[in-house]
Amino acid sequence: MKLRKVRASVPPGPWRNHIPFIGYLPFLNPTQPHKSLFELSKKYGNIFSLQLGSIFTVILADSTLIREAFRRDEFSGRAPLYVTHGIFHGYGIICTEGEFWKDQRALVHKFLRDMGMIKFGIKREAMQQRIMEGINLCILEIEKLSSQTINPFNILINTVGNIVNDFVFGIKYDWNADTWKYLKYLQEEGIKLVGLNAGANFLPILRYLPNNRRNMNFVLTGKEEQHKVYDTIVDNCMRALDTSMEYRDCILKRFLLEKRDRERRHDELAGNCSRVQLNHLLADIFGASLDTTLGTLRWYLLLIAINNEHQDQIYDEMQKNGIKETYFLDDIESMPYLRATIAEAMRLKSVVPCGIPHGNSNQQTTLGGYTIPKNTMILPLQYAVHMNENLWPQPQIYNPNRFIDEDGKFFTSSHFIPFQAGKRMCLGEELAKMFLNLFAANILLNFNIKLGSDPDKLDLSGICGLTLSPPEHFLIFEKRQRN
Ligand code: HEM
Repeated sequence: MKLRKVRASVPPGPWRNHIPFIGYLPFLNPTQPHKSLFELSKKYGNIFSLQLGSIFTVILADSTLIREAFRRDEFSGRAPLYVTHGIFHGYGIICTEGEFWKDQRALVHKFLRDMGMIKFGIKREAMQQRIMEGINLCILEIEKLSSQTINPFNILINTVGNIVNDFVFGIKYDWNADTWKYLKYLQEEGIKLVGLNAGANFLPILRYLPNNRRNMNFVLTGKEEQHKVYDTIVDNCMRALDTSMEYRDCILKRFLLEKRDRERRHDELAGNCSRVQLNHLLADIFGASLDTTLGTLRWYLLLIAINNEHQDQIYDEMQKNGIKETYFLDDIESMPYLRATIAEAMRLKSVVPCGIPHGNSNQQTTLGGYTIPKNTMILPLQYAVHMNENLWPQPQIYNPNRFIDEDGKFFTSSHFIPFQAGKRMCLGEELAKMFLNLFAANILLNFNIKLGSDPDKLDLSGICGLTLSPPEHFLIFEKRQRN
């Protein structure tokens, strides 16, 4: 009786199709769940609910609702997922909650801003320079293979990875270094296995199946191994600080200085800067930066190669502004078409099509006129927002002009939410934009990119793991003859 009463006030959904204990899980497309959820939103509206195994889930398919929810404190928690909670135990940043999360988020945000993650101003030059070091190397490596059909994955993961290594740990690896190869392997396998074990989040019984236990053990051992590598990096940085040796500005160094400062001041928050927290935080920032930025960049280069005609328009824009050796962020401000091609790639291929879920662990509340019970998982379905044909006519078509206003200026609408919105929105949004703008401008300044794969054999639905990545593909980078 009580359940029926609650059910009447929660958002509508396909409740008749639910199967006891497993709920709606078997009806979701396992390789493209965002598409199944999008279809449901057409029937049940912009806010609907499902039971996914043991987790009551509310799906938001509208940007206004997503913004409204995520602006509120009670929705700033994370979803009650076993796999992530079982791996991170409340440390790091992505899965933390409450006052601890607020403190760590504010710290990392300050570190990144002080290191140059800002929209305008002289301070951003330091960060820009670090990103450009990576891009210049990337261009040199591509140049060696220009006019050949190549899979650019290795060049991109190594360059993006090393820019991230630089601002997170203050180090860069030789591309063939064993430690770097091992860290990449742990990251890729970890992401794959967490994806494969996703079912265990919803169905407790799956946690006891031998395969899932093995995967989970691998992930946990992988985390320990990763932290061992980090221990050495952290020790080196501490030694440099103790002996006043030079150490590159990075999150790690700033965190250690903050920890010392809090301890010296007997600050009651000093305990938040523990060694175990530091390892988790470094892993979170590394993971959150690399996977999303690399995925977006790979989608961008693939889409711009398929829709090759837009490259001429970008190059015309560059010529109008004056061709330079290198384009910096100030130059890119006056390249609306280039920026529009990046935004359109992010709209068409959201790297997190289901969004990163939130949760309301503290209290029952209401949203959109419905009851949201305590411990609900809230999914901000980016795919539905970015594919809504009322907002984006012919949404499957790659059309950068959606992001150009009547005066020819670049603009984004409130329905464009690749970084989500509200209190918990992507902490590295500005940094990601710096990465993408600088990479795109300087690669397209140097090369005309063509598709090297057979377009009929490319499945552009993408591969859905923790993020949506493009299928394996090949590109041809033809060196531009400057005139
Ligand atoms: C194109 C690249 C990127 C995309 C599309 C992206 C997208 C997202 C999204 C959708 C979220 C979830 C926000 C929420 O829970 O409401 C998120 C969280 C986060 N992102 Fe990004 N991100 C990108 C790059 C970066 C970079 C470069 C950093 C580096 C600092 C970063 C750091 C984070 C962190 C730390 C969080 C967790 C925030 C929290 O839980 O408070 N991201 N990102």
